[in-house]
Amino acid sequence: MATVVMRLYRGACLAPSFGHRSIALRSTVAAAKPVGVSSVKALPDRVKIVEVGPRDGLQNEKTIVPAEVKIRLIDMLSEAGLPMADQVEVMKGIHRRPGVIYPVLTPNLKGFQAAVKAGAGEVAIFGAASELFSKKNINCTVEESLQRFEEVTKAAKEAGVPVRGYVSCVLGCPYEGKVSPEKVAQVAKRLYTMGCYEISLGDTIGVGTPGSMYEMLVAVTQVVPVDALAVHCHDTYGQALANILVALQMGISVVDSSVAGLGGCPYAQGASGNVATEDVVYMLHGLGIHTGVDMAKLMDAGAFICQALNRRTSSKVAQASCKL
Ligand SMILES: CC(C)(COP(=O)([O-])OP(=O)([O-])OC[C@H]1O[C@@H](n2cnc3c(N)ncnc32)[C@H](O)[C@@H]1OP(=O)([O-])[O-])[C@@H](O)C(=O)NCCC(=O)NCCSC(=O)C[C@@](C)(O)CC(=O)[O-]
Repeated sequence: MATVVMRLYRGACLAPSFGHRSIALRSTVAAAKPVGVSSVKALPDRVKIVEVGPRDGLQNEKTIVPAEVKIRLIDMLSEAGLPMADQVEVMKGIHRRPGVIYPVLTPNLKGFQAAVKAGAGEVAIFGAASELFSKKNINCTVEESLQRFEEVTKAAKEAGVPVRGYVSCVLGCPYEGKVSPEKVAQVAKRLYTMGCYEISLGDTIGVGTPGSMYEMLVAVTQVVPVDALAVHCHDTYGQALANILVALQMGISVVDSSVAGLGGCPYAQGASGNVATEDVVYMLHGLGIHTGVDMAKLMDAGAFICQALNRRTSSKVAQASCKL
């Protein structure tokens, strides 16, 4: 049931041919000497990256992206080793790879039933820690949304479908401004208690800093086990990688990101895209952290979608490899 939007910076460096990108990437990665995990305290040795490009990423795109392009993108990303966040309408076209999960966003029971009918093996419910955002995004109060999600999680449990939960605006709201860590913790706890196996904490407008990320995670980890948490950072203020690093240092080992930094939110004007998957993978591999992602294939997927959209990538790593 996800609607889809994207906001990217137009301009210069469109990706060169896939072959050049891969060669440039290899020299870039080779030049960056990994720092072993052992020399940086409290980092996980393995991180799961949840790719949200096909859903959040294409969400802000004014041009309607043809289904075959979406399907090709999802196939390229899953070939690169990335688990996916996905859309109902392309579920039937993709080549499902063993071990790759393709969850669908479902705001209510009707969305859940449609997702299951389309073959979704996993769904995601999306709430917020801000009343006004909840109203704009899903047209109900936070409490009403949680009651709807109870219906979804109950039906999902009966159908044996795993549910991922999102909390939006965890570090700030476009309508309310500051959001208290305690409110985030309350919503996250409710989602966890009703049966979500994982809660993704979204800095929807990318206003967080390492300090506010730390403060929020201190509150949330008191009520939800850290291994059931993920972070979902937008990069509006250029803080996403720093915020992710803080989350990793606090024991979180699941990170949402979007190929080429595609993304945004239709109900959060001015928010830029999600942190680019390429940049997250570059940082993690540089730290010696295992992701299971094939960087060259990921770069090819980023180049493919940027060319299809005639847009410039927001990934710093992809931009840098263009210049080489
Ligand atoms: C939640 C609703 C549907 C409520 O919308 P509503 O208008 O309050 O719904 P309603 O219950 O009053 O029903 C109105 C009509 O919609 C139908 N309807 C009702 N539900 C569905 C459904 N699931 N699928 C298809 N149709 C549906 C329903 O059947 C009815 O049809 P009618 O009887 O008039 O013909 C709407 O507000 C909505 O679609 N919201 C989703 C908006 C969205 O996709 N936002 C972006 C998601 S990304 C995000 O939130 C952030 C995230 C996850 O990326 C993380 C982060 O960065 O923070």
